[in-house]
Amino acid sequence: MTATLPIAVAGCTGRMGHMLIEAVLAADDCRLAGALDRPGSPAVGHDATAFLGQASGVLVASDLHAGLKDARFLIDFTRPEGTMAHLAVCRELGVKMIIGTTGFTDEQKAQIEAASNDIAIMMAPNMSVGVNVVLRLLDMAARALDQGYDIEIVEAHHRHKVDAPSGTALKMGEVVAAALGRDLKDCAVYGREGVTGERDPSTIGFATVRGGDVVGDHTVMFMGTGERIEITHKSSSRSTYAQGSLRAARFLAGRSHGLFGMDDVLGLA
Ligand SMILES: NC(=O)C1=CN([C@@H]2O[C@H](COP(=O)(O)OP(=O)(O)OC[C@H]3O[C@@H](n4cnc5c(N)ncnc54)[C@H](OP(=O)(O)O)[C@@H]3O)[C@@H](O)[C@H]2O)C=CC1
Ligand SMILES: O=C(O)C1=N[C@H](C(=O)O)C[C@H](O)C1
Repeated sequence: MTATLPIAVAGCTGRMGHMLIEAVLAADDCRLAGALDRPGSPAVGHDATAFLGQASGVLVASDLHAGLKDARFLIDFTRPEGTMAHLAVCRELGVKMIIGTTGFTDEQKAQIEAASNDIAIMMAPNMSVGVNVVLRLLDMAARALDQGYDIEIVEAHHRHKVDAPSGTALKMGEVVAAALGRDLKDCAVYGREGVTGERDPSTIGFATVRGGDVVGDHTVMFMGTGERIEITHKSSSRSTYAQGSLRAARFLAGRSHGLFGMDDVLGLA
């Protein structure tokens, strides 16, 4: 029989935090073992499942050591500064991390990689199966369409999203750039305005749309002469991210350290 996974959820009052708590409660092989929120949050000290009208006995904590004492996994969908604070304590306590937060600097990513020498970490800007399959399709498409096609990435998200372009759009850009032997840092164009001049064919353009309750739409366009290929993924529920996070926890259960991606979890690597 498989052991039950004791999972803590960071950002437990957020959009993903609520979705993750529901997913953990519904999974036979998982147990809610902690819930973290920021100091000063009105939720601190209250039952983490009060928003569902039920009691779990797990109280929302802002003290990271207290909130993680019963956990072996932390699922973190917060903000980069929150994730970095959680990372330090998880490393100290030997708690494995599933990181869904987006918007990290290169320096923060390097710190996460360094911590993975001591603890197992899965980090991905998108935990959905569909997006990770799309990343493979993009690699294939970019290699086949390496001459004569202009590449643009368009993403749309809800009005509350704070980072742009989305982590997923950036990952798509990285995959396409790598397939073409380019470095995204050298060829990305983030928005255009005024007299821009003609398009440089070596660039990969990004466009960001924000509004309403869009869960997450991403389209990569390969625009040639006489034809256009568009590869699109649309999320209609955050549950796909939560389920991907639980798959990642199961994957990390047997690993003591190392930095993994969703392609490792899904066997696509
Ligand atoms: N990898 C993936 O599959 C996905 C990634 N995401 C990413 O997850 C992150 C969260 O998204 P979402 O749930 O929509 O955001 P929300 O704003 O709804 O939730 C964020 C949560 O984190 C808390 N938080 C904010 N700052 C800190 C901090 N410094 N320390 C600790 N906790 C903090 C918030 O608390 P408070 O409300 O008090 O500010 C809130 O509980 C984003 O980066 C988003 O891009 C989202 C969906 C899928
Ligand atoms: O903030 C969101 O909502 C999402 N963020 C992730 C990203 O930045 O790519 C994943 C998903 O698109 C939803």
